[in-house]
Amino acid sequence: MSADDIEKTSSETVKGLKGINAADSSICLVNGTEGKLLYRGYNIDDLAENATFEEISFLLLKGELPTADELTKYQESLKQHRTIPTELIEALKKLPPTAPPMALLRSMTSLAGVYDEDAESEDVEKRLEISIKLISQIPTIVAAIHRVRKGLEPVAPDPSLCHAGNFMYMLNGEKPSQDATRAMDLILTLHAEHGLNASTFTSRVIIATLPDIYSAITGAIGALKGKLHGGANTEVLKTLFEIGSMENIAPYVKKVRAEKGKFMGFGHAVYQVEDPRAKHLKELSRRLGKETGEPKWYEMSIEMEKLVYAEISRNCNVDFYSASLQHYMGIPGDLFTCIFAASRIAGWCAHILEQLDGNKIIRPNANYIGYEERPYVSVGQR
Ligand SMILES: CC(=O)SCCNC(=O)CCNC(=O)[C@H](O)C(C)(C)COP(=O)(O)OP(=O)(O)OC[C@H]1O[C@@H](n2cnc3c(N)ncnc32)[C@H](O)[C@@H]1OP(=O)(O)O
Ligand SMILES: O=C([O-])CC(=O)C(=O)O
Repeated sequence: MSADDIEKTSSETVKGLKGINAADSSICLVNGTEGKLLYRGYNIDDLAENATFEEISFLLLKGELPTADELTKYQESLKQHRTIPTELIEALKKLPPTAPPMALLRSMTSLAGVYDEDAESEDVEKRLEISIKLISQIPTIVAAIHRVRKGLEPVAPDPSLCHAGNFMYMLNGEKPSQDATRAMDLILTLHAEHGLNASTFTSRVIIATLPDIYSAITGAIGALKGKLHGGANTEVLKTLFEIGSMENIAPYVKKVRAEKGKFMGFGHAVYQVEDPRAKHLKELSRRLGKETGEPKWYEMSIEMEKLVYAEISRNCNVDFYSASLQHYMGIPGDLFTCIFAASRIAGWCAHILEQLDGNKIIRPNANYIGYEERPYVSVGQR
């Protein structure tokens, strides 16, 4: 190492690694200045309008949209994997029902790895199959968490339903309407992938040490749980409930500002303009607010968006309108981040497979700012 290299590695710390390229990736483009998001080259607006989660999860994993024949086979394989081992349900029933759903999901995903006899396989095809299995089974686990904590039996998957429809069915025990299925499909499509966000980066760091896919996904779920990342959607609904009515929004915004607090669902590490996913969630929230006869939460969100922007010049992100929308869909607030995970599993798996192809361990430096070398002092002399 030359003197120049030592200088470079020891003097410059980029907090949060912001703006640093940590991988080459062909999965997703997040253009923060134009507010553009592409999955494998396809614009999120086109995908939101036209594609299903089955199509886009195939696209993320394999690089191309499926042909009709490929899509049928893929849908079939998602269906075949939907049922989770009964041991998982038994274990879930023994966990405290009051635990945060994301903590339960993290634990259940880790346990699912213990029951998968292929988990340790290093075969490329097997790893792809595990990814498809996880995309299929995370919704089953989330639905089981939702029901078991309410004292209800989990609902077995229905092979006559599509991925999103079956997810709604397993959550509620009733076959969903086409509109409800489409709403869930849109949520799954919009949250599926977003470059090297904190949870995806976590999954890549973990898989790069060559453990097993379940370890990497378990870690990613832990990172998504945080309220600066996926956990923000749960916080947004809490905020709306805490504010309660339109006239309380302005005082709330002033109070958060005065206390130097954070507005949940606002700001973004990459987007300097509007998050391109937000408008789709906003429009659906508007529609459902009207249809449910409870437009208040949507209307409050609109007002909040305006006032927060005026205060901090930050747009809302994907988590903001997902809160009122999922509330209208009858999903409890503390389950929102689990729904996010049931979608992001596709992006995590795509990144894990990409990382494994030409893997290098991820090991940055810390810029050491501690003591110079000093002599050890024995315990009696300290
Ligand atoms: C799916 C997702 O993960 S989307 C993000 C979900 N997270 C949230 O909604 C939580 C609220 N938002 C935030 O905390 C931030 O905007 C983040 C974590 C998303 C991005 O953070 P950064 O990359 O540091 O953003 P940025 O450089 O714009 O922030 C600089 C400063 O702007 C201000 N700022 C940014 N966002 C906000 C916000 N939502 N509320 C109040 N102030 C904010 C803060 O002063 C921040 O500095 P600090 O983090 O030291 O307090
Ligand atoms: O990209 C990020 O930092 C956060 C985000 O929007 C996501 O993960 O969807």
